[in-house]
Amino acid sequence: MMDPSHILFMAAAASLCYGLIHLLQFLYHELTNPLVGGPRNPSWIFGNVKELGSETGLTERWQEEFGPIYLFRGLFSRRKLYVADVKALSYIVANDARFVRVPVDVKFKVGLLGEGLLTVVGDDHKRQRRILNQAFGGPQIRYLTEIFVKKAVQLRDMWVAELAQGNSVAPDLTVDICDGIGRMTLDVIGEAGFNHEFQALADTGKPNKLAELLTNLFHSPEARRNWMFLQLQTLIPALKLLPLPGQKALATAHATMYSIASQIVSESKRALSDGEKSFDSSKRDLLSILLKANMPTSIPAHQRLSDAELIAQISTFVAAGHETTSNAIAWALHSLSLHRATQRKLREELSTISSENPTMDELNSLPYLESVVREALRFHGPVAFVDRMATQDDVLPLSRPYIDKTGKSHDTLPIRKGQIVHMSILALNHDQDIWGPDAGEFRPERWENVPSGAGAIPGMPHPNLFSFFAGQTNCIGYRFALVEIKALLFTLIRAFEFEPAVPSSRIGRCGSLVRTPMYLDDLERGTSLPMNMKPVNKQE
Ligand code: HEM
Repeated sequence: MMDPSHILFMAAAASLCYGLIHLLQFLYHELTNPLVGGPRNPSWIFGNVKELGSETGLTERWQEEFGPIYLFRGLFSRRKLYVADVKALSYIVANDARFVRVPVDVKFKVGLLGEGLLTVVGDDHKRQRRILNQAFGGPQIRYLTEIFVKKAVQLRDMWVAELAQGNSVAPDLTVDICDGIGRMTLDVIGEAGFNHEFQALADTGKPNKLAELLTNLFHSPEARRNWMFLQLQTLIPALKLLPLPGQKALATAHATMYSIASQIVSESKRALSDGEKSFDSSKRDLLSILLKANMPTSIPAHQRLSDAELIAQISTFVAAGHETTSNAIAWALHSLSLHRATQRKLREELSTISSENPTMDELNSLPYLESVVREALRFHGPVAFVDRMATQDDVLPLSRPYIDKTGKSHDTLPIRKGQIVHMSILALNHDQDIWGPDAGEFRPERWENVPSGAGAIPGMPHPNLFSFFAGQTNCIGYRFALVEIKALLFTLIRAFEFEPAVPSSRIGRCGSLVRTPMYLDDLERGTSLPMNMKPVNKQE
């Protein structure tokens, strides 16, 4: 039998060799890295992550300094390749089997959402996407428009009632619009997504369990710190033994979403198996369509979604479809409040529809509304970036050459297996070489004559809009989001005149993945966008 001290010695030697190999690999990659630029690494553990979460417009400023391709650091100083070059981005999107979701991010999201469309990869992703596509098609969205409009009217009426309680001489109302809009989009995703009444708008003023939980997780003053610790724990599972901040918020969010979702799925399945008695066959919410598409009579057994996968889609819809859309709407209203002539022009167009309850086709028939929505999505890019990891050594083609450390110019950039690429949606949306010198201005009219360079952007649903990403993992909910945003702008802009309540220099895009409006001089407040509103018919 082997001496235990011998075994220990061999284990220690093996760990040392393993560590040494990684250190040598790290040093080799550092020394042979051809890229020159990139920000300073302020912390070996946190890399540039802390400053990225708290400084608005940082990656854009780095891009001005280092160009559209540079390296920065993730957790544990992991090298991330920032890419905002249109040719490189098109290549990555077109080769999505070679550029996959980053495993550590996937693991982290699975802990919150389960194995839904946002977290599965490879064949499972293809299988889930094939079934889910049936729920997100045009005919369903046409039907769901009724819900978007109904909820928009409920929010409008709530603000009208608040105005009526105010002073009739100066009938202005200052509202933090993020709260109402967030409640509206949560109600929409509940009813349109899975026929569930969250009652978030009806309970305005009262805390809403799920809304509060999502706020704690994503937008509370502690959220940024918590997310960083949670990611560290995903990278080093042994850290889960320590009571680091954020664990409790994540566990509560997961448990709450799971219990709501599993109840909804089992009720809907029961109704479906009871036949016509209790299952309304005209039901068109996303889950009902999904359940019908997933029935044994509709699909071969090996392609069906398991119960766990069905439950995971519900938290996925909430996570992917609530914050993104509410921020897109809040930012659109922010820009409209700063551009009063644009707001008036939009209102004029909206008033050409006589009904208060427009259909999807009516909303889609309004060209200026279309331009305003596209411009808001371009200008604010509610999802700021998408990360992917190279599964093999590769060579990225570039539209603009880069100069290496020795001063040589290159049209392509070799990258190694395992390299994380950070695709900046926001930077591409603001690229002056593509959009012209006024790329940094909110100007919906640009969509009447899109610059030819924008045609090279791999976007959805228009080739030139990267905000919903592109390729096989593009946003499945883009139709849903576009019509929901239009329905809310239609209803609110017809009813209210919006003016900024604080100087625009105090409001900035903060957060990491989904950039939300916050006071730059008071980040502790979390997501916040105060706005002065007055009824349109009382305009001077
Ligand atoms: C303005 C609103 C929205 C924006 C800007 C947006 C943006 C995006 C982006 C950039 C992605 C790619 C993420 C990645 O792969 O890492 C994505 C994926 C996704 N989005 Fe959206 N989204 C929006 C609204 C919605 C809505 C309303 C829903 C659902 C009701 C939704 C559901 C999803 C899902 C399920 C995925 C994963 C798709 C897949 O992997 O096949 N999104 N979205």
